[in-house]
Amino acid sequence: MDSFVLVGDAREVSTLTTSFSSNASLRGFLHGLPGVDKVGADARAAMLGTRSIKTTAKRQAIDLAISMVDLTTLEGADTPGKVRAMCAKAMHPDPTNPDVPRVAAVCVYPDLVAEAVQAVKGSGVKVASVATAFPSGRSSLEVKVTDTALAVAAGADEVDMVIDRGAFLAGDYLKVFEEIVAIKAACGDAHLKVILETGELATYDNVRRASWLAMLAGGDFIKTSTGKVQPAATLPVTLIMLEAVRDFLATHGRKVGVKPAGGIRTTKDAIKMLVLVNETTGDGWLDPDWFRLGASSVLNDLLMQRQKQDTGRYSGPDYFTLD
Ligand SMILES: O=C[C@H](O)COP(=O)(O)O
Repeated sequence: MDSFVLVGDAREVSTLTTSFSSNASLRGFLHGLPGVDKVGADARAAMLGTRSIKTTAKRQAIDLAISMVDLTTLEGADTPGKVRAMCAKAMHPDPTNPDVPRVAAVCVYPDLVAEAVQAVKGSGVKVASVATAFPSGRSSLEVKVTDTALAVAAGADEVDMVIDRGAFLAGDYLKVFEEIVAIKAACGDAHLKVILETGELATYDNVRRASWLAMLAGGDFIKTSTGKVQPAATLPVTLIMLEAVRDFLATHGRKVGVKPAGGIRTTKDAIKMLVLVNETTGDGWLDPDWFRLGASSVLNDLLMQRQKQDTGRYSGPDYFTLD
């Protein structure tokens, strides 16, 4: 079927219950979602990936992309000093130019949350913590809830949890659902981003099912990837997730954000994502409250391309060829 007439179909499935007492009923709901037209999704994402934007809109798009970045370091070798340096950059991406907007958030491992909270205090930059035995998600629910609660107690504004991909792929949807519900409860006021790790989900249908599962269980955001698995934030997968949040709002009346993460390296990559958002959900999602770019290095290229827009001088590679 054509995945771009999903809204009407999703309204039909929304008449099913959304409080699931058994794995069979949840499975029935998820497998009742319309199948993704893989060829159509790939073609549409590819087409939108070549879409031009006006020269006059480039600078605005770069600033919007900067304001949507979750500036991330998730390395075993992370130190308090590295996190402080990243936070300084998050608050003032270009210290010589106060016109450059701050990023949306920094994203760190739980043990570095307190350091980040202290570093960004009063700046408006949020602190996101990965949790739930990131990146594999292989641990007990008790450990995952404790991991989450400790991150929140340390001051995390946002929690990026991973789903149990093994349980999902084995068809144990209720286990994944109940785990998300429990982590959401442990978050308190912190926003919950649910990482699907789409590179391990095998099919686009599974990406759509996991998106709906995460939204039905209470996720505030759905996020593509940990950044540790390839492929990560591809355009087709992000498209499918954008369709899911669009249709979930239409059928369930709750708005959920989207965060592609992993492998977004250039300004061109970032702008393609913004075009995808504009053409799929409309500009209601073109806001850091509803769309984020999880990335460790794209900010550098956004700053270089911004400088090029402003001064015409920049000796680095010209990634920004959209026109
Ligand atoms: O959530 C963000 C990712 O971990 C960062 O991935 P990246 O290093 O490919 O930008």
